Amino acid sequence: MSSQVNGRLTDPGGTVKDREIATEQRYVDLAYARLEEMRAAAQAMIREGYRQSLAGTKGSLVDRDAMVHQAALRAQALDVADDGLVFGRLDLAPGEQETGEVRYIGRVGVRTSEHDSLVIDWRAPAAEDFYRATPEDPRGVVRRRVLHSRGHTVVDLEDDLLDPDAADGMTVVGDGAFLASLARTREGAMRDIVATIQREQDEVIRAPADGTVLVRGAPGTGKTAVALHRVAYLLFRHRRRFGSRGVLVIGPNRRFTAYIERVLPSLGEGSAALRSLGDLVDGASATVHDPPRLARVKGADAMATVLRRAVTDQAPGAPDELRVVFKGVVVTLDRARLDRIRNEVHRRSRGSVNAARGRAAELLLDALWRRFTDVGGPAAAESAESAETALWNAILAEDGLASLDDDPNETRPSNGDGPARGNGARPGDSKRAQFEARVREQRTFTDFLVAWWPIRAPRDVLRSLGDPSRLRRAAGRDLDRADIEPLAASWSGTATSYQDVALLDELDSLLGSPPRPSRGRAPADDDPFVVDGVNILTGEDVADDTWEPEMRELTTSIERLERSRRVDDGVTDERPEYAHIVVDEAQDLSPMQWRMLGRRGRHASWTIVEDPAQSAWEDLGAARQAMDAALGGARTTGSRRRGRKPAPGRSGGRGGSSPHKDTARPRHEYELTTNYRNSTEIAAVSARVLAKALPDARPARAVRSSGIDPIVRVVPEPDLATAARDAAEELLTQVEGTIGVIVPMPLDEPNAQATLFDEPAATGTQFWTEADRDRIGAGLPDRVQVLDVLEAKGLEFDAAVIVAPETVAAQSPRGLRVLYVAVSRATQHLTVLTSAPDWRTTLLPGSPASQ
Ligand SMILES: Nc1ncnc2c1ncn2[C@@H]1O[C@H](COP(=O)(O)OP(=O)(O)OP(=O)(O)O)[C@@H](O)[C@H]1O
Repeated sequence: MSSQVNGRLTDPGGTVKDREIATEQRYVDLAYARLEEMRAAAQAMIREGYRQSLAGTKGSLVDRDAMVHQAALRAQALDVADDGLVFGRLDLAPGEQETGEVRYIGRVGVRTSEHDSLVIDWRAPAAEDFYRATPEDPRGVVRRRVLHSRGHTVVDLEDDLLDPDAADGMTVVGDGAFLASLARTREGAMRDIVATIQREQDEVIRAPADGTVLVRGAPGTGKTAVALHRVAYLLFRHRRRFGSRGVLVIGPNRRFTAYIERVLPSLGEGSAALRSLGDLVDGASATVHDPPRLARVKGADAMATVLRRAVTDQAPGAPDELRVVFKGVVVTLDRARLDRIRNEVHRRSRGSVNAARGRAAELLLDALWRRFTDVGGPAAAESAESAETALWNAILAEDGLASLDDDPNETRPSNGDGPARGNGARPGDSKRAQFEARVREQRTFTDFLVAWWPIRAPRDVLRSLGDPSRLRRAAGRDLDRADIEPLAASWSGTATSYQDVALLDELDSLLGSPPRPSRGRAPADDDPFVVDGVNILTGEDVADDTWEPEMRELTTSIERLERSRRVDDGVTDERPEYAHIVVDEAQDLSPMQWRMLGRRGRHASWTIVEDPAQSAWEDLGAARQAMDAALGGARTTGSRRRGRKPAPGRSGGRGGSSPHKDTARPRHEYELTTNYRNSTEIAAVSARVLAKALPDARPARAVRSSGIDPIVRVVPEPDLATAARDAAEELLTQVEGTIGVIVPMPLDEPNAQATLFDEPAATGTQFWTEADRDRIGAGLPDRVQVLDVLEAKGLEFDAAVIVAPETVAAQSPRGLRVLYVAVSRATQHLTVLTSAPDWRTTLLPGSPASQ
């Protein structure tokens, strides 16, 4: 092991802090040297794995794969730890021992070659005290030290003296580096907070792995950061369980997932799936947000009933009549009969609609046979047959040949009850079996079946609801008549909204996969449902070896279309299920979105992160019920009150929660109370918006003053976009990091007002279009982002410009809460541009209404 010291030299005359930094640097160098050896060992193990594969036996290949996989994971984790490997030190009280233990905490665990601990992984139990110890409850810790590093170099230190009585000559240094770090420049991507996780946050991160952890907190309290660190913790402590079955992290939109995507890799965890609500369903990608009213209608759970009706309605383009000919007798099923059969198929097959095509074929054959017997078909067929036989016998007799034999199996038809299944004729129903066998073979029948009971893709069904009359049928009494036209219009276009994605998933679960071929199915030659090498019940290619490729061209075009559509639509037969699901910004999920998530976590444990005060969703009660259903009926089992003391009679102890004994799936609730994002000056403005939106809600406590006062400018309405651009340009000279210009939701349609507002808005009726947005941002550097209020969820910027708060507030019944989200995005500078002078006094009381 190398013991070379690379750190900065200590000036004997330097400050106490310099000397302390130099001491820590020596230790950090030691840890890096050992890390280097561990990385070399991991690389050697990867090479060894490949070497073993040369042995070539099956067993060795399996061993190699396992070895290479493990070694690669290890190497990856060690690589990630290279930046800021050691960030903490704990000095424990001496206790029984003569000298107190010293523990170093870091991104990964590092041991000497003799297995002595050099650095403890931050997720290990021995690191818990680093985050939990406080002066009131020091947990044996005398001094906690945070090391701030740049690369391998320690640049600063900060100490907390937790137990002064035990300090006994210990040096304590620090000048608020933690608070200073909160004011750091934001570069557009969230960073990990592993060195500065606070106690209340740590309790969430290390909360029990089972059931549900529900985290609430105001903007900037670290909910997202905490949820992501919890994923890293769960994967570290329960690797087998969560690593193999997977962890899903869900964010509100694509901008947000891009913003947080670096946090887990920086913690050495690249295995969690990170998706936005618009990208969760394979093959369906959201491009737009619905206006609030449409979003509310699409997201309500009544939509599940509407979609169920939609998939049981006749498919678009389905034929209205089935005609087959058997022994000269024409048998017809008209629209009314076909409708009854369709309803009966849906009634009997409670599972997937696509898989019911086989049953549809059975019931059609059954109905045809009944029609055949009703119209005297058997007798007519018999006489047609005997006339034909007589004709042939006459011809044969003329040639001196023997007459045709009667079919020895043929008997008179049974009473015709019950459908005949399969081709095997039983005595007593051979007439019927013969009828069915012949009809099945007819192209008119199979083509009808394919068109009448098509294998449908979710997107086709949704698009079909772009027809208002079809939507009206599906709606029954579950939709307001006034919503039919706007809904149909939204589905007749090509855009997919965030709410539509959940509807596509719902449809996918209703439609399901086509029927699967049975293992013992008849060879393709004998199967009447194999048409041109394709099983029309399954869509499966069942050509045998003798099948010539060019013969595929004979497959009906409908079949080819159906099969290709299923692939193009990209909806996979297998919906992935996860062992743990993290839902961020959960307050905005609609019931339909909860149903979509529930299907992916039927056996999962959950971390739910939310702030009801930021909710744009109106019917939180319905969303709660849908959430409970998705979580598998878990009920609240523990609770954490604001502040430090647990409520009397509640379990949970100090700052924590514990599961209720009665329920199978416990829920642990936590509340985060400190705002790490906003300066106190900005937090005061957001608190005023919160008071307007929810008079009873309490804002989080901001801890850092910037000395920079927020600005509210009153601007004539037509000049708002220009003023926004001017403000952004001004801020470019004041901050080094990101600037967010947050505008109202765009409305491109001239009549969008009608779909947007439940009631005429009192103020702020300005339309914001994509063109306005483009105008503000044109030519500005990338660190300026122009985005609408919904896109801004979860993000943060060094400076934010809020445009037209009056319009944001009026755009939906939850507009004030949406505005609350917008004004709590900035860390340093906040500029608000309004054309309504009273908003100036609302946001900055004491200031004149206009300037
Ligand atoms: N313990 C901490 N140490 C340093 N920074 C922290 C800490 N906790 C949170 N932060 C920082 O505070 C900011 C806000 O965190 P985060 O986005 O997780 O808050 P949030 O509660 O999810 O906010 P919102 O509700 O607005 O989405 C982030 O920059 C995060 O890195």
